[in-house]
Amino acid sequence: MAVFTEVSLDEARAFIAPLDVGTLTGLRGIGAGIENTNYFVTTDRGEYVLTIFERLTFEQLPFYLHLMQHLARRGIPVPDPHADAAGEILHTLKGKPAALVDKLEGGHQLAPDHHHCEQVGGMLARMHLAGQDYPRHQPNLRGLAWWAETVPLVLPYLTAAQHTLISEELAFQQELADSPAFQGLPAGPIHADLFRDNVMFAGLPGHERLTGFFDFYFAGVDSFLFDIAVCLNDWCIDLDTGALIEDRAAAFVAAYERSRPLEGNEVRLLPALMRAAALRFWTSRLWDFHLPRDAALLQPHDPAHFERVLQARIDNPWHPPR
Ligand SMILES: Nc1ncnc2c1ncn2[C@@H]1O[C@H](COP(=O)(O)OP(=O)(O)O)[C@@H](O)[C@H]1O
Ligand SMILES: N[C@@H](CCOP(=O)(O)O)C(=O)O
Repeated sequence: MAVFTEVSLDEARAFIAPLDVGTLTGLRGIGAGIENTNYFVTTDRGEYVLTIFERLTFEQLPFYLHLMQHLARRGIPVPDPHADAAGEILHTLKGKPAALVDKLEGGHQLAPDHHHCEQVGGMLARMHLAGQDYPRHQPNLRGLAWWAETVPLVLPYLTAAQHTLISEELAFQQELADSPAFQGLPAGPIHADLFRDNVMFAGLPGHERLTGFFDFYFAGVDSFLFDIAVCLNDWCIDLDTGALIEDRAAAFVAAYERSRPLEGNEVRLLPALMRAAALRFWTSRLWDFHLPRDAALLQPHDPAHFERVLQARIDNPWHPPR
């Protein structure tokens, strides 16, 4: 269970007191998640999620929390952060930054079909459009600069073949990033980590409806195409092999394009961005696996999965049907 910072009932009670969410009736540590400490908080008025940020700083967090507030106000289903009487949504608990957000209804859809992929694709486009007038700016902190810093740290743990694959891919992405086509990609605030476990669905089997996107703590300003690529690499693949399930990917992109049609360069660069997205998560998983931070009980994700995904994207580039 990834509870890095233990919170007592008394500490939770004192924390929620200024937030006007009622009286505490329950507190439960959340096992999933690898970045932050999360607790479900129950009061006589409802259910909330308390997050204590273990990595992000007081300077970085306003970008994420105000983005969630901005999107929620525009009708995108994301957890809305609770403010104190002064309107502040970033709080402090045990000396660390913390927030209280609404708990989304439902659960994860870990075995998605067309129906789920279409809903995620459609909502992703609506989220990109809704974020376009968000005034704050923060780059994607897990973007190219971070990959270039982190790949050398994990190289000592890799086989010769892995060393070659990751180094060549990093060089390919650095060259791509210098190209005018890449630099002209439409950009704005993106989620950047919209995996199956960061989306909720509710409803009867076969009729589930999307109830929200959450975990915006890797969000940043980057190309919309990178966000699409991250999703395709998770929602539309066979998890055993990393192979793309093309009809599911086509359904995802078609639903996205009903709200925001892709530009020519986006269609052309999608295969390269799907490689970039695989590289990003292979690198972070290697980093978490070989250079772990303290946690009460942390289970790092399997890095080999994204090595397979990267290899599959290189071997079989995919363009959405036109
Ligand atoms: N707003 C929310 N509504 C409902 N469940 C949530 C919410 N935020 C987090 N959770 C639950 O907590 C788990 C861990 O949260 P996550 O944000 O993925 O953690 P981490 O930031 O540590 O990776 C999620 O898988 C989900 O089950
Ligand atoms: N989605 C990433 C891990 C990020 O952790 P999260 O629990 O905050 O989504 C991966 O699968 O490597």
